[in-house]
Amino acid sequence: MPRPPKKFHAHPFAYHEELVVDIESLSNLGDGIARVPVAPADDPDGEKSNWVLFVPFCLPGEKVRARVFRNDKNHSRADLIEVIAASPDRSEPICPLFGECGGCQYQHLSYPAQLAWKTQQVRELLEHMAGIQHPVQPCHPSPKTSAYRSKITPHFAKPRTEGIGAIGFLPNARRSGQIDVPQCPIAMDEINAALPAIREETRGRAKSYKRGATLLLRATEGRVETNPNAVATEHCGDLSFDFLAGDFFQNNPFILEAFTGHVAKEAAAEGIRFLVDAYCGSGLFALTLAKHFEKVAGVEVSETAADWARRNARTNEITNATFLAASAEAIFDGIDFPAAETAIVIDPPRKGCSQEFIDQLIAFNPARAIYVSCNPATQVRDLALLKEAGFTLDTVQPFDLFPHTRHLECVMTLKGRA
Ligand SMILES: C[S@@+](CC[C@H](N)C(=O)[O-])C[C@H]1O[C@@H](n2cnc3c(N)ncnc32)[C@H](O)[C@@H]1O
Repeated sequence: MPRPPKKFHAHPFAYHEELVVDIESLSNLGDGIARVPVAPADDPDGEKSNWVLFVPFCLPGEKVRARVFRNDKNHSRADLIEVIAASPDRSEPICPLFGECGGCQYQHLSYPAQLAWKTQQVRELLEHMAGIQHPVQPCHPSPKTSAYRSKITPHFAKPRTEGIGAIGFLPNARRSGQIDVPQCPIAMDEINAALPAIREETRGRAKSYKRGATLLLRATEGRVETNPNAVATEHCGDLSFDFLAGDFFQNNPFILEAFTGHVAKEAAAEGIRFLVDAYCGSGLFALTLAKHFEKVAGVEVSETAADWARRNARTNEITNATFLAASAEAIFDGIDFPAAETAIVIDPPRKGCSQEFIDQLIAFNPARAIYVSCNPATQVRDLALLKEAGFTLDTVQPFDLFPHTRHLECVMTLKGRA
């Protein structure tokens, strides 16, 4: 056995101890979870209890050989050495960098199994984080599972004397560094076509970089934009959206119509005449849903995004939508929509809503709240607060905006207090 690192905890496994384990499920980060009976540290003959072992790149139902490299307080981590009995859901990764690159976690899992797992993940989060047992609709698939991402942001470290090193993404299971990514199969074809020249050109300018940097490749109208301040365009149904290439826009254009269509169906119930789009970006939900409502009001903290939302309303000849550049809480001050006839779409960044926003939402008490999120953990946290205040949970519909990755988008519909 090699000598363990200085800070290695010796319980319950030795450094580089090899174990044969059965994988029971997946963690939220996409690692396989096994449970191994172990005796207490201070009583080797004592009663054994199950100890969690995380092993990456293996699937529920598989028997694997794994080599332990770390024991934490209540779990251990191991590298995958060998899959002894493979799951029928195992599939061939679409990228040669799978396992090394931190971008994708599920390329070894068949697409139907990825969808089933994401559905189950939302169900489990609801139950474990908020004690809510609630049906979850099957995760809506992406029409494309490769060449779907309209934006990538490869980065590189400070150039050394010999020039720029790897240009790519965070390595798997690491918090810093990058592995070299010459092609990315989940990115749109035009991005992969442009990537070699952009990488070469960047390397040619190595001397102009005093530190590391992040590149932008945004596919728009068949070309690739690298300037974050240039205008990019995306389409959803018969509407078009302009926005700054470096600003937020949903990264999977192929699923957008189904995604916004679902939010429209959930928001536009009988008797609902008004819509508020909180965290509206360049107006995706406000404008695709506007035809179902008498009036729509959007709020967005980024002045440039709010300005693009106004311009997008004009370009698409939508006259019943107004946009406020402010923090989302501000929408409740000026709004004159009767709450009983109002639906509110909430699509915050990963950290979820502020307590102030939640308090004001509870006080406003809209007829319906459609909560869209790319981070189900903060979404469930906020949902628990709304439920406690008397809102009721209606449909829960995950969408797979990010095939082959652990990321997942979820739309939860709530009804206000009666
Ligand atoms: C997940 S994006 C959603 C944008 C839009 N709904 C869409 O689908 O394109 C979140 C948006 O919230 C904005 N944002 C972040 N914090 C905010 C706040 N406190 N108030 C209002 N908007 C905020 C961001 O600028 C970003 O445009």
